[in-house]
Amino acid sequence: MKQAMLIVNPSSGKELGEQYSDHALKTMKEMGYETVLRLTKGEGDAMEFAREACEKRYDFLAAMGGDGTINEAINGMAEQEYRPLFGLIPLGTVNDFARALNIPMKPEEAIDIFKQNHVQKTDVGKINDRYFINIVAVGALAEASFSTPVEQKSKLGPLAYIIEGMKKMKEKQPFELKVQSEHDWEGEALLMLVALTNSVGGMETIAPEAKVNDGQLHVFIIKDMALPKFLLLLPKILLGELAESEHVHYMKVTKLQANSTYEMIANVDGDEGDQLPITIENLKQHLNILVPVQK
Ligand SMILES: Nc1ncnc2c1ncn2[C@@H]1O[C@H](COP(=O)(O)OP(=O)(O)OP(=O)(O)O)[C@@H](O)[C@H]1O
Repeated sequence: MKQAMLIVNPSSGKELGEQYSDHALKTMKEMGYETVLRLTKGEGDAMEFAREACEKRYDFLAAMGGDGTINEAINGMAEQEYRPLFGLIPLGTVNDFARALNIPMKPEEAIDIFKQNHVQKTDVGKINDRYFINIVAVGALAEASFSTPVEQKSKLGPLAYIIEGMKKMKEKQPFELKVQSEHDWEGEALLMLVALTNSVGGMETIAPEAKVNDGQLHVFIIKDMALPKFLLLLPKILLGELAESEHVHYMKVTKLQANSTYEMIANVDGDEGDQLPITIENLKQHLNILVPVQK
């Protein structure tokens, strides 16, 4: 019999996890998997369980939870040589990764998708020695969000709270940025966003061109400018026109190195990451993920 693991964060999304795990276990059984259920108790558990699923060479790993849980499961898998087929069941408030993969927001429907057995090869981002699935942001705004309470972060999502910060910002804080990649860039910036997928902070307009398997990092460098002009970029984001602004340097690259003479700390999928310099890389089509058949 094929072996599988189901990771559930029972605290995610109004504590619905345990309610849906029966349906998930039943579905996985019907698909021919003998499944072990692992419930997370706190930070790091989902990563540890995912690593175990790789080490034991399970055929399939499913993770149920918010972006935090899914991100941990991917971090646990990404560094392993053997990576099982992956399925995700969104339970959070934002669920960027599920959105980018067209996975339904309703947990029962996301579970039913497994039965279609339709595999999408999906990119994973690597920043220094950890992995990300959505976005890296560098700038005073991105750093300001570290002090945002967790509850508010989960309500707003990674990009939306950067935008909240933008609205509140009274003084702009440019920093000197040097990016080395297939195309180099050097100058004074307000914010750098490196997006992997088109769904960032629950919005699908920031990087409309980004595909989950294109192997590209979609880089937006928001140049230093007067504050009113900066705020005018907001509607551009909503219209999917950020890349076209004269105040934005946009590039698609596979790998980059970013450095600054300032002590800048990267925001990685909404959490505090490493201080610059950072190396970011797109691991093209690194994971096999079950997604809906495109109609
Ligand atoms: N049993 C548990 N009880 C409380 N917290 C847990 C438990 N298991 C994991 N966690 C914590 O839950 C957090 C991840 O939550 P996750 O993002 O999956 O759900 P969420 O916060 O409901 O989702 P979203 O942020 O999208 O609303 C991690 O920080 C992890 O440490």
